[in-house]
Amino acid sequence: MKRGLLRRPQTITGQAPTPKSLKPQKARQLIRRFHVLQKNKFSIISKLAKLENTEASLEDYKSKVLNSRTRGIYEQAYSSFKLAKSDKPIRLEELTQRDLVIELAKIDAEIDKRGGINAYQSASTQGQDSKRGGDSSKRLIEWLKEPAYLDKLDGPLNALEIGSLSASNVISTCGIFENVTRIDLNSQSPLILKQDFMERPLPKGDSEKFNLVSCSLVVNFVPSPKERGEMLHRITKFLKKPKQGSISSLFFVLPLPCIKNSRYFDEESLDKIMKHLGFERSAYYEAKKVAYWLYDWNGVVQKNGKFGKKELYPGSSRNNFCITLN
Ligand SMILES: C[S@@+](CC[C@H](N)C(=O)[O-])C[C@H]1O[C@@H](n2cnc3c(N)ncnc32)[C@H](O)[C@@H]1O
Repeated sequence: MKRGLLRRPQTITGQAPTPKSLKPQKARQLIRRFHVLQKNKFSIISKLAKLENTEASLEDYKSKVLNSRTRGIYEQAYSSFKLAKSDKPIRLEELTQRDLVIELAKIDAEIDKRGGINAYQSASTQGQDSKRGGDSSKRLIEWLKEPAYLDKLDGPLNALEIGSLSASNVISTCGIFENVTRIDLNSQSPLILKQDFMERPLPKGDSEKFNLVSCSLVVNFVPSPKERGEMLHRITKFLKKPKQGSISSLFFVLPLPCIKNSRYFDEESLDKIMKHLGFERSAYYEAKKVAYWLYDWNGVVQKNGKFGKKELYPGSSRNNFCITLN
């Protein structure tokens, strides 16, 4: 392999082949870079959509934000993009429409050259490898086996795993859940449904809802604070009404810097949002890089709450992670 992150020969599609194995540090670097690219891509699409007086999503942006004049500029910048040896910072301020289109094309080209979402998922799966202490659902099952939960696990229970990378994670193999529905934006197995959770049809009744929703390292992948809040709110619509002797819970995981090193967000901000949505924290664990929560849902989503983006901790070394809710 050439030097630099995933600098591999290209395939006929122009995408780098998915790496089979990455050193842990390379995998983490790749995951981080994907998050940066994804976040900036979303900001640029929003800016371009405003300029074009339209709305656009990650699915339809090319037909919405590119016009007959800028499409050629996009294609030219896309095809001439070359992966640099070190990651280039992405600048978004004071860019003209033309510059924004060029930045968007460069981001799209970089994502493709690095192997697209397959490479991102492959790096995340390797992060899950048990030899590296991965599979966050192990923590969930440890909690569910504690006395407080044990007598609530009778009866057929089902679970929804949002952002599923493997059908053989402990959540699927522990035997607690008779049925596990696994979904992902980009399914890597016939046992995982390719589906955007935000587009998943709402349950028609309790029988289409779940005793447990697992949302591990997914919300940080969602590009904007508003959509992250919407995802958390939407999860409540998929949980069974809580009743005695059974569970209605959310297993939630975020990278630790989201609550420990953000300018706009911390553990308390998350607690406030979760309480508003009816989630009561029943377990919490902080590992070196990741934070895990188990929430029980009380079935009541409060009305009229507003949780915006406010600077809590100034400082240039902090990240911009935030979740908002209206
Ligand atoms: C970092 S991986 C985490 C995977 C795994 N849950 C874990 O804990 O290691 C994030 C996954 O979430 C998926 N994802 C992000 N947004 C999603 C959405 N709206 N609907 C379904 N899957 C989503 C991505 O495709 C990606 O595979």
